[in-house]
Amino acid sequence: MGILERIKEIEAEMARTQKNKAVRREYHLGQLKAKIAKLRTQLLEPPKGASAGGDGFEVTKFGHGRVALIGFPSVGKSTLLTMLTGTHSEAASYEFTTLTCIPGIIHYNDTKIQLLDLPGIIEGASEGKGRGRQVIAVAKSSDLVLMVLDASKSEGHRQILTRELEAVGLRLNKRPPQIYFKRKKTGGISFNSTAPLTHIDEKLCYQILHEYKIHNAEVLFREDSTVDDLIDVIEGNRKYIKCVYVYNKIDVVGIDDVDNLARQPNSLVISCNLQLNLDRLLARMWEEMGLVRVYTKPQGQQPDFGDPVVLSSDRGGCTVEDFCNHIHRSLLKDVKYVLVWGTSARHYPQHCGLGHGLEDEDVVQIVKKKEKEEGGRGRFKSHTNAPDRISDRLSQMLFRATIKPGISAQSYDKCCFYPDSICALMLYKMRQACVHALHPKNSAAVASSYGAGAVHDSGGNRHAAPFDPAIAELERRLEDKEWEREHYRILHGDAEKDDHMKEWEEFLREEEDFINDDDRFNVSDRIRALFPKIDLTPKDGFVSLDELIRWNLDQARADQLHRSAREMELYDKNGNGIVSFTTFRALRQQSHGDGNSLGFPWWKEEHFNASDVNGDGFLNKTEFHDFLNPSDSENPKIVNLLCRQELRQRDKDGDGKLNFEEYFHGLHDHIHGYDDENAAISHIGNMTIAKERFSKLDKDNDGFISEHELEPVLDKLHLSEHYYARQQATHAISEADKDHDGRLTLEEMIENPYAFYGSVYFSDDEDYFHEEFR
Ligand SMILES: Nc1nc2c(ncn2[C@@H]2O[C@H](COP(=O)(O)OP(=O)(O)OP(=O)(O)O)[C@@H](O)[C@H]2O)c(=O)[nH]1
Ligand SMILES: [Mg+2]
Repeated sequence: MGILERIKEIEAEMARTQKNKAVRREYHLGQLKAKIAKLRTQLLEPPKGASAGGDGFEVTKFGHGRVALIGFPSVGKSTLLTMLTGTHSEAASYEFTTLTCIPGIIHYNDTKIQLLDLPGIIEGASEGKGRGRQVIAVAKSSDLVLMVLDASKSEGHRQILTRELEAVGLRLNKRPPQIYFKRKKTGGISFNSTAPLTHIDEKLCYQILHEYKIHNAEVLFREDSTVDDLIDVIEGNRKYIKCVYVYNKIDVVGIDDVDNLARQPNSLVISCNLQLNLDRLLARMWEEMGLVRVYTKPQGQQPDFGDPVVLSSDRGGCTVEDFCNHIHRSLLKDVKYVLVWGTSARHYPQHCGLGHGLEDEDVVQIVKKKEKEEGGRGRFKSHTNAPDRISDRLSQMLFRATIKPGISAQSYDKCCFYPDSICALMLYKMRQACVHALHPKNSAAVASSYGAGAVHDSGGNRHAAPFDPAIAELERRLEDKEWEREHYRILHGDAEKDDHMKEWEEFLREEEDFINDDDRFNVSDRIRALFPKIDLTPKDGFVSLDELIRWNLDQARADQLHRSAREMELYDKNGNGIVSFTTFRALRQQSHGDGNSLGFPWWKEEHFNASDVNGDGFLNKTEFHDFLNPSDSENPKIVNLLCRQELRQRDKDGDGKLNFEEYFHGLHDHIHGYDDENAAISHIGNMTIAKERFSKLDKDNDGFISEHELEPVLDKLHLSEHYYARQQATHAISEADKDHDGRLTLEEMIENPYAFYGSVYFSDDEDYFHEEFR
């Protein structure tokens, strides 16, 4: 008796058993199912001596994903291929027009997707009828199946085809059963479950295993599985594949039917003839395939947004390691770490290891290990290129300064890169004394690196303080030089530009030499010297998050004070320690023009007055410091002013308070978006959570949020030094805390210096172009 006949016979027996009410029915059925599964597997094995291929069916895989068109004859598969890919595939009104596999390419979202047109299949395909077996083999090799159905034909077609595909081990839109199964050499059967089982018990499980002649194995059910699930796991050759049911020819059926079909699960209705919904079909295909486009960014250059590396979890995975392997297998051994921007990163850029999971549209820069013996100028510099140095540095600074949360590849493209000359100009603009404050809400940039030269966000006075006071000192000197140069230019015009440029270069060279000088600046020694100054409360040999936050905050405050003092010097011409608004405005306009037109409204008189604690019309040193750093001020007048400004911006109906609508659309995401713990929910803008948070803020329960009620969340709107200090600390710990105990030992810090001296390393990595590795 042939395999097919035996299957038929068992199916008949199953039908009989199904009617039988006996208690043992389930056991018997289970056994029969296992028998059929075994026979079907045999059926799939190629006949002895047959060639592996299949009559022109073997099409080379091409592109980033493969999609197969499966369906009965004459449903419009070839027409669809022609429409989507432009590749001609013969279409005709008679059945079995297509007799082999015809590939076409869809260009979508910078990726190439291979679409395969296949001959129509018929009932019994799984048993070898028509070209069924070959077609199904191609379907198995695909990342997605589009089951094309004729909207005007019977609904039953969908079930028949699904059954055919299931019969050969394809599982459509299902995930693998949660059953752990391992064959053993001895020890009998160990049967366990972590969930209550309602379809299978120990005895039935034994029987099925027995049918497979398995007498030693470990089975652990992690969910309420069925006999079919267990058989799938034992067979182990199932292919779990996504399938979209595409109903074509909706032009020939009534609207009610179309509506009905469109509501079926995993379905989409189209018409090739009228070109209806084809764009939706493409979008759906894209979504289902879950492709992850990763853009490479050579150091110091614009990311290559034209040519992504495309990963997917079905094809080799989406980790950094998979990404490196994709570029070139030999790359992996050279990778030290990578920098990631995009949705998978918690801050920008995030230092990531090989295990980090990448997401669509991430940007990745590979930082390679450096060979010590390489003839560089020091540990950090592998090359110097004097004429380019300044512009390089400036563009890097700008680069770090401009990246913001929520960045997408497109916005990244627009915001980050300008020619060096513009970079330089913008950097100067950024650093100009009073250009500190674009609207404070922009100051939500995430501190990205930690170390020398890390000028941050353009908002507020934000300037990430280096971890190491020695670097901070260099950084201050660098800034002061730049400052002098800028004011020299304002006072004297550009006449002496060249001289100043020389001086500036000289300074940079000195700074570079200092950092590269092993005797003067040995990173390990530096960390050793700083450790006891950070590990203070308690002094226990570990740097905790709180200790690191405190340390960062101290560095940042020192930096802030230095800059305020420098500015004070500028405005306090006669050196009496106070500045009036009139003087401030006059000088400010003289050097920068009318700030208002450039959009810096906060320094207006209102703000100045709020900073004037004692109300004498002048700002002393402390008041002036608060004036420049409002987000960090505790002066109640400033706090109140900031709240008022925030409220004003969102108060659409002008009643001086925020109702829920105004809160939800103007504030909710803003407040919670920067809050790491809440990031996941806030972005969805979940109404219920928003309502809860609204009533929490609405202390007096009057259904509105007033100025005062905004105070508790002001630090989320105007990110303070404390916020950045925490962020830098969290980031550094996540990078260096190798034993994951949440704190750092001296060894951990020494072994991961880039977590603290990031920019020293960043600015000096050798150039790398991913093209070389292709
Ligand atoms: N009314 C209507 N007819 C269509 C549509 N799409 C395709 N057809 C017609 O359906 C017939 C079969 O189309 P094909 O593309 O050859 O179908 P196929 O699925 O490739 O068929 P086989 O290769 O035989 O399996 C042709 O006459 C097409 O013109 C549609 O959206 N509406
Ligand atoms: Mg065809």
